[in-house]
Amino acid sequence: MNAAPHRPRRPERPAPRPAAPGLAVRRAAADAVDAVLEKGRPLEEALERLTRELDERDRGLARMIAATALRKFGTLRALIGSLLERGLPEKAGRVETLLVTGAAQILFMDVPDHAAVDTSVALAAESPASAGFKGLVNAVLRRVAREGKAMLPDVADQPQWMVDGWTAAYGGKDALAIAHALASEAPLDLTAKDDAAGWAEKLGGKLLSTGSIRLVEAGNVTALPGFEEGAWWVQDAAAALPARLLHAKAGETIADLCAAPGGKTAQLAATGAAVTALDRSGQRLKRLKQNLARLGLDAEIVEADAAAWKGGPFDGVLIDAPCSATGTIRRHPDVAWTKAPADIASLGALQARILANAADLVKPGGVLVYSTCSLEPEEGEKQVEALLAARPDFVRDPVAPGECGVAAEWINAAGELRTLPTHLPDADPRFAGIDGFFAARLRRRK
Ligand SMILES: C[S@@+](CC[C@H](N)C(=O)[O-])C[C@H]1O[C@@H](n2cnc3c(N)ncnc32)[C@H](O)[C@@H]1O
Repeated sequence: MNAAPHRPRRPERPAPRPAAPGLAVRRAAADAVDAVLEKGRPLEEALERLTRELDERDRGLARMIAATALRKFGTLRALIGSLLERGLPEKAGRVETLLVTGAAQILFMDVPDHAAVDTSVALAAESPASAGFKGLVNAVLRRVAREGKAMLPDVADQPQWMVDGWTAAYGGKDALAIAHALASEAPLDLTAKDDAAGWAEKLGGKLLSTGSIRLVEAGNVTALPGFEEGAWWVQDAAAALPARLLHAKAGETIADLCAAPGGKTAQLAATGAAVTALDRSGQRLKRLKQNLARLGLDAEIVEADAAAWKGGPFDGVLIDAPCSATGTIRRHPDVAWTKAPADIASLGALQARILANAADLVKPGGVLVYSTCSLEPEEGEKQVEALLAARPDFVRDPVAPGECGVAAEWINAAGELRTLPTHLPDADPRFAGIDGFFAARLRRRK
């Protein structure tokens, strides 16, 4: 029998080092932040793509890290700048993102500091551009962990051009307060189909003056009582006001011109009015249909351009116009970084075209509500001024304090609704605030 030929043994490779626990979650969060900041992608869309392989708990953690980093981005970037005497070289790759996401976890989230530091260092090591900065990432984040929130600078978290716009519209003091309020996490608001007081009690929530139900730390929304049976839907308390201002009722015809995904359509349909829900996006109308089906509500659905569509005339028309959405930055912190001044101008032009067409759809004596979830007067007050100047057959129908639970301070001198994220204060900050919304109610002369 031949002996097996002798082969020299291969030198043993060191076993690969196990990946730091939680690395994939942090990688997804940092990638999502980069997608927002560098490619202008919406955060939800980026997270959807980047967290597909993660389990539900890790998906939630990745979302929380990315959203916190973006919500506190101005403060965190200023903090990191102050800790780096010479700044970061252009070719440092994603080191700034790793420092911001790492510091967000250390300062604003309930995760162990060492996990935030170790995973940030491991992520730096992953790419040649940032590998040389591992030591710096480690040193900066350890210092952040040691010194804590005391070292945070008092600056706005949003881009300067936005803060300048709010300063011009609301004054410097209020602009900074708005910027700070937008950097806080928003509570969860619900609109009940009926019996809001009963549902507030069942859900352990707070019934607001406007009729919305407010919850904090509600967890998985779809697991809450009443979701399956379609008793309520998620809608910020300010977002629920424009539809309420129409005071729609059974026997009336209402057109909801920018309707998807249908929060306001649901409110209008729940009054018993005959509702036409129109939107340009077929994809978003699919979601509207699903939402109405869950709620057991009905509307005629039209896919069309609200700036050109002909129909009606209607007793009431609601325009919840496409806008920069700067009033919703608490809920969508990416908006601060994906919008630019040019967007305000182009959205303003679209809003003017939609308003001009919508005015023709209102019956004489009928009502037109124009709303946006924007803090920019160019998308609110100025649009209405321009329409009224062009259409003497329309007049403002002012909102009265107390109407629909609206506080006097939410109404401007012209009688229009102008909510700010600093409104609706609460001793418990988790319950405070409201989205920034604008709504004007106009009436067509008979
Ligand atoms: C602020 S969202 C509407 C939110 C909705 N009203 C709600 O409460 O759930 C604006 C909507 O306007 C739609 N939109 C944008 N341009 C449009 C146009 N020219 N005609 C009709 N809809 C348009 C978008 O597809 C988007 O669904």
